[in-house]
Formats: sequence, C-alpha cells, structure tokens
Amino acid sequence: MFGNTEEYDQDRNGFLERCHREYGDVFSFDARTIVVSSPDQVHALLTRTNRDFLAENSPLAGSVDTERMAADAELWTTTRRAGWQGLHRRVAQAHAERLREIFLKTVGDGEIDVLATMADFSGRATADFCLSADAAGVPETLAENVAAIDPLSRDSLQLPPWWPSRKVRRFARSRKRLLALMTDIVRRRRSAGDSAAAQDLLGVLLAPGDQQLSDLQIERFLRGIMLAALGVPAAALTWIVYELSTRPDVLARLEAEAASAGEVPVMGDLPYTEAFVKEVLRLWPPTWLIGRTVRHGTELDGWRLKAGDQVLFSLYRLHRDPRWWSDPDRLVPERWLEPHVAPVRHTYLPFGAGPRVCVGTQLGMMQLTLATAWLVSGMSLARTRETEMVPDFSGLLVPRDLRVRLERKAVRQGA
Ligand code: HEM
Repeated sequence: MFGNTEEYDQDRNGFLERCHREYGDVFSFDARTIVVSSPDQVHALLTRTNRDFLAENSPLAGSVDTERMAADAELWTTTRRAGWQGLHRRVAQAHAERLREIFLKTVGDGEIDVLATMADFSGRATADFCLSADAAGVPETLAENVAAIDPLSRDSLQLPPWWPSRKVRRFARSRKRLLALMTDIVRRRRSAGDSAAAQDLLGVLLAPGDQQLSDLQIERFLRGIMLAALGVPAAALTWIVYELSTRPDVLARLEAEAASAGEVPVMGDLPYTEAFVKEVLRLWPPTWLIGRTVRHGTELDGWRLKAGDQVLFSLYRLHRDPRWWSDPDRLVPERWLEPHVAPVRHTYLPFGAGPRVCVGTQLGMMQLTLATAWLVSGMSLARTRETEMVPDFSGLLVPRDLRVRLERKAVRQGA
C-alpha cells in the first residue's frame, strides 16, 4: 500500500541513488509517484509549475486537494508578484546594515551547536528584513512555528490538517499565534501611515502601488517569506561553517578577501566568497528534494500522469552527477570564477527555477556571503569533535550535530 516508503525513509538519498543507478533517469517510486533526474526533465517540471504542476508546499496551502491547491497557488502567485518589488535593492541594502548587528549579537564566543545558532541568526534576520523595528517577539514565535513544522515535514505520509494528533495540533496552534501577531503588526503599521519610511518588506507591501494587497494577503505573504527565509539559510550557513572547518586553504583565501573589504561590503567586493557560497550550495543544497503535484492529466518526457500524482527530483543528485560536473564531490570554489566555463544548462538549481523560483535568491546570496565574510574576519573556528560528519537527509539537508568552538579575533589596529 505504501510502495517503497519504508525503505526510502530509512535512507532517503541512498535509496534514490540506488534506484537511479538501476533504472535510469526516470523511475516510479510507488503507484502515484515518479522520480526524474535529467536536467531537461527537471527544468520542464519547474517551468511548467502552476500550469501543469503545483508546488507541493505552497506557503498558503494546507491541503492535498488539487482544486484547493490550485486556488491557493493562484492567490499566492498574485501576492508574490506584487510583493516581489519589496525584495529590491534599497530595502536589501538597509537590511544589510542592520544584519551586521544581528550577526554580532547572535554569533558569539564559545562552543556552539551550529544549526541552532544559525537558525537564531536567520530567524532574527528574516524578521528584521520583513518588519525592522516592529520585529519584537516575532523571531521567538517564528521559531516555535518552525519547530512545530519540522516533525511533520519529516513524515513521508502526510497527515491531513484535521488529523487529531498532538503534532498537528501543536502546528495549528503555533501557526495561529504567528498569524495573530502578523495581523496585529499589519494593522498597527497601516493605521500609523507613512509605512514606506520603515525600509522593510512590510513598508513596500503597504505602500500604494498598482496592486493593492489586502491585510490578509500581506499577513500570509509575510508568514510565507519568514518561514522560507529561516530554515534554508540556516542550513546553508551550517554547511558553510562545516566547509570552513575542513578546508584551511579555502579559509585562508576567504580571510584575505574579507580583510580587504569594508565592514558591510557590497557583493562585488567579495567574488571569491560568493564563489565559495555558490559551491557550498552545489555540494549541500538545503532543499535537496523538490516535489510537485500533478494539477491535471498531463505527460512528462513520455510518462503519462494523472491529477494528484507526485513528481520528485533530487537537487543533491543533480548537483553531483558526474555527467555534468567534473570532480563532483569536491569543493572547488574556483569553478565559479572561470568566466568561460558555465555549468551545463539546468544542472545548478539551488534556488529552483520557473514561476516558483525562490523569491529570496539575491537576498539569500547576500546574507550568506556577508555572514561568511563576517565569520572569517571576526572569528577563529575549530571543530570540537573530530568525528565523521553525517549528512541528514530526513528533512532539509543538514550536517547532523555539528558543533564548533568560536573565538572572537583581536580587532586589527587601525581597522
Ligand atoms: C539563502 C539561501 C536560500 C536558498 C538556497 C533557497 C532555496 C529555495 C528553494 C530551492 C525554493 C523552492 C523553489 C521551487 O520549489 O522551485 C525556495 C522557495 C522559496 N524561497 Fe528560498 N532560498 C533561500 C533563501 C530565501 C530567502 C532569504 C527568502 C526570503 C526572502 C526566501 C523565500 C522563498 C519563498 C517565499 C519561496 C517559495 C516561493 C514560491 O513557492 O512561490 N528564500 N527557496
């Protein structure tokens, strides 16, 4: 009845790798799920999303009913289009200045659980980006919501929202609390007027524009953005710390670049750091598995699919496929610095592609690049245990139990 779910849940990546080796670029996982692997299939799946496929976890969705998902997706897409301008340069630059303070407050001396520290940093960063001075209390409520989603996202067998389980009730309660907080902040900000002066995403969403958004749309959009901008960047930063702790040669180059840049550098000042971040996202894409639900009867690369079927692909496998990448399992930041050597089309998709591509691509790259520069310039870092790192594929891709000791470096004279 559950196809290969049990075997898959024991070792998700290993299972997909074995099936790929045995059956090729397309195979069926169970009666209603196929897995695709070639760059063209993946690209078709992503670019035909909304029309033929539905994004599995629409941030507004709470249902597996395809009609309902399609309606949710349409509402989300309209809001997303209007909200896109909120992620523009002016707001991002104002946020970058505040981000340094957040970094200094959250990433301090001593032994740390890297994922927990980076989740704290990312939660505060995303709340600041969305709400700046009104963000008080939001990071904590957001963290509760993320903690309640986590056990649900690890289950392959999704429980419906009405299921009477403790996990589902906890999720529903924390979601309600976060949305109530958003309602309160949006109302206060709207009645205060002159919201655009706040230089944050909410300011842009409330500013009069071509498309006026309702309070409800804004609240849902903010929650969607904040959830998406917490766990994934935190996982990416954890991988960044892991690679810094294992590659002294790369660390030395990053330190040299950060030393010659300002306190809040602009992206063009950090080409090697940016290449390093891109390479970490190739080797360790946090959203390592992406799924879509078939919207109506259609076909993909000759496979006939019915409404409600699922199509999955592994970004992790695509990014390490030796057909498209030389030395695929090795961190080589330099591969991004060769102007004439571009990756094969559609083989590098850490932010997805098509109409549901990550809205925070530039912002996310900026946060990761700046945080890397601040880490290497301000901190020395050492692993506390020399045990072998174990990647955890059960939810977002993270290194299991990564702990490091951080020590603030002495401030350079004249710096
Ligand atoms: C920092 C590293 C980040 C990575 C690697 C990343 C990656 C991704 C990926 C792979 C998706 C799924 C795309 C798909 O299904 O086709 C996604 C969706 C999304 N991301 Fe990001 N993301 C990052 C940061 C951010 C940030 C900072 C924000 C907030 C501004 C953000 C907001 C979103 C939203 C709202 C979606 C859902 C888009 C939709 O379904 O329409 N992400 N991200």
